[in-house]
Amino acid sequence: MASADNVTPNYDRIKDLEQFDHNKNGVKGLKDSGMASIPKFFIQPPEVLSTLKPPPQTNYTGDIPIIDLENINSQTHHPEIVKQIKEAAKEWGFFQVINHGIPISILEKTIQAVKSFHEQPDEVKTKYYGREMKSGFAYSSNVDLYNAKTATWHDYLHHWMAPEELAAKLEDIPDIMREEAVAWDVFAKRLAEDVMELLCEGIGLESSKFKELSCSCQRLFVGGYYPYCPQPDLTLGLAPHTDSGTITVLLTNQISGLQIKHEEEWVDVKPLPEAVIINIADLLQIISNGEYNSVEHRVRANTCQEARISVTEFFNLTKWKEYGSFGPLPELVSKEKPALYRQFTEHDYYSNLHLNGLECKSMVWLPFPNSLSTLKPPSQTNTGDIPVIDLENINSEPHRPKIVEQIKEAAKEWGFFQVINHGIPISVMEETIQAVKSFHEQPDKVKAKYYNRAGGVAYSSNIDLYRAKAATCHDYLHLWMAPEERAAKVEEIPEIVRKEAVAWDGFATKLAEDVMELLSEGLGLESSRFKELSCSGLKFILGLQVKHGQEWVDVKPLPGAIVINIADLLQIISNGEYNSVQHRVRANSCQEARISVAEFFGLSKWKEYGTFGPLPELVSAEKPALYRQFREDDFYSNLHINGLESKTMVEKFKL
Ligand SMILES: O=C(O)CCC(=O)C(=O)O
Ligand SMILES: [Fe+2]
Repeated sequence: MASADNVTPNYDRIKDLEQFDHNKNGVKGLKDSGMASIPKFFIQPPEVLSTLKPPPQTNYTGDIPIIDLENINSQTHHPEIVKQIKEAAKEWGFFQVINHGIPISILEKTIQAVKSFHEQPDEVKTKYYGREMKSGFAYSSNVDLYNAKTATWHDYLHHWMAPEELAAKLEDIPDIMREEAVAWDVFAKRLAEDVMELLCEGIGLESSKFKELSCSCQRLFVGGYYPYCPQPDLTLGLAPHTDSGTITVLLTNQISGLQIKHEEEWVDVKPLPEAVIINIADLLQIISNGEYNSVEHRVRANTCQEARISVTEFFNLTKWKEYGSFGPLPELVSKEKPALYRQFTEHDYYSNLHLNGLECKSMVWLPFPNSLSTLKPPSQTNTGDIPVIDLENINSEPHRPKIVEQIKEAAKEWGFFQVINHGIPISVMEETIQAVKSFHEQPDKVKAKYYNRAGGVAYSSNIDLYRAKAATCHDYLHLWMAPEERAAKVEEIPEIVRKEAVAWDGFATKLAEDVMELLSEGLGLESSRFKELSCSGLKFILGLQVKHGQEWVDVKPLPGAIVINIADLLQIISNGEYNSVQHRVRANSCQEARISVAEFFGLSKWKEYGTFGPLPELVSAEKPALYRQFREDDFYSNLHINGLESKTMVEKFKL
């Protein structure tokens, strides 16, 4: 059986992709050539193939909600429709609408027009082939052909309908579908705006709110073509992704293939004659502060001789200039429901869009440092446990000095503390842990590729295997995030943890820098002092999985809290004011793996400073320097010579 090895030594994948692209005939061309087996670059990796098996025969009848809009303007029915839409947008992110006011003839003509475009003679169609929108319109195959790991079995055409500056000129839309595309845009826009009104009402907003924000002002028309695939069990029609705009209106012919992720399972969306599918996209999830959900979906390769056609109209925001930034609406943010996402600008948005080909929630995953998780401090301080510090009011004048005092005490006496209300959403914490777990729980074959003890990305067991006296029961995944010279390239990070690791790094760095400011202030230093020294300039993430089961104090996991500890260099730089404290992990006695994600921060500006040591501000006649100055090579040549060790540096550099 064929397998998805894109690593066969003599296989020149890029060459094959280019050849396919230069043919300009798309996957329809491959199908028309009568080939019995699909080219290698379409073959999905095993972890995807295993999700393509027909589901076991269950009684599962769940399908996405169907909402009848017939009585949308009737006083008696309206509230019920609002309720249904709200539920659907929250729980499923997808729904089908019927009696939507778009004439059946328009649905049919639109599908037929897209089909006709794709089924024109090759020589007519290839004129339009391209990855840029030539004069406002283009036809191509696989929007992310060169970025995605694996190609999928679809072609598409696309053109902007709005705003004016972007939109294709009428004469640039091919004759064969011009009239139909323009008509569809009018109806799809009207339907999207009706639905947006209901969505606003569902969460207590003015019904025109989304429209005012320009949620329907940018519109992209995409006509998808999924020809019969000779090996539908080896590839997909369209890779899993979420839509990145505000809302999407989707029309398909009666050939199935669309699947959405619901409660961790791929659920088929059954084509319903005369219905139109609507889904929530990333920006609406953010603007609604998570009240509505942008849900992952994909299309399976087509098993029917007849082509599957879809017409997707993507809606997005335009009024970036007017608003400056977008984010959760203030009306939806409260003490009980804090902002889950930060405000973002046009630049933030576009620079995060599809970095890695089609992606899931590339926006929702932006590190949003203003978001706050709300946690109550434990009602009683557990005596004998490490301090718990609430960072909620870190920016409030009256509270900050008290927090500084707590952190200072904790860093001095314990070297360890847990922080709550630290600004990292619980969802991000959970997803990060889950991603590391998923990495470790992949099939051995997949994981083994990454096994090594060096490099930007490494998965291994026992970081100090050869140097330690005894091995311990853990495996780890190790990613350099900074400085640039060392950092793993984004595309080198295994996909299964990529966006989570990048997002985690954003949040963890922000938190580390916040805490370093407090620690600086605690010593009477300028609050930016540690940052200036580049204390957060070097960093790597360690995702540990611990496999099995004296005066060591247990750190009780506090849900939603993050553990912070002082490391050796900060003990030295603070001239012993802060303490780097010995710690260890007991072997896990639970069946479930214990997962931890540690981000280690270190200094990077060795060249600039030459040496580091106790800060002069902290050395005086009464408090002489406890440690000597040391250079980069002193530091690295003393690092873990004997396996993991306690206070290698602190001991070596003691005066
Ligand atoms: O073809 C379909 O049914 C879905 C298309 C889609 O999800 C997209 O283009 O974003
Ligand atoms: Fe989509």
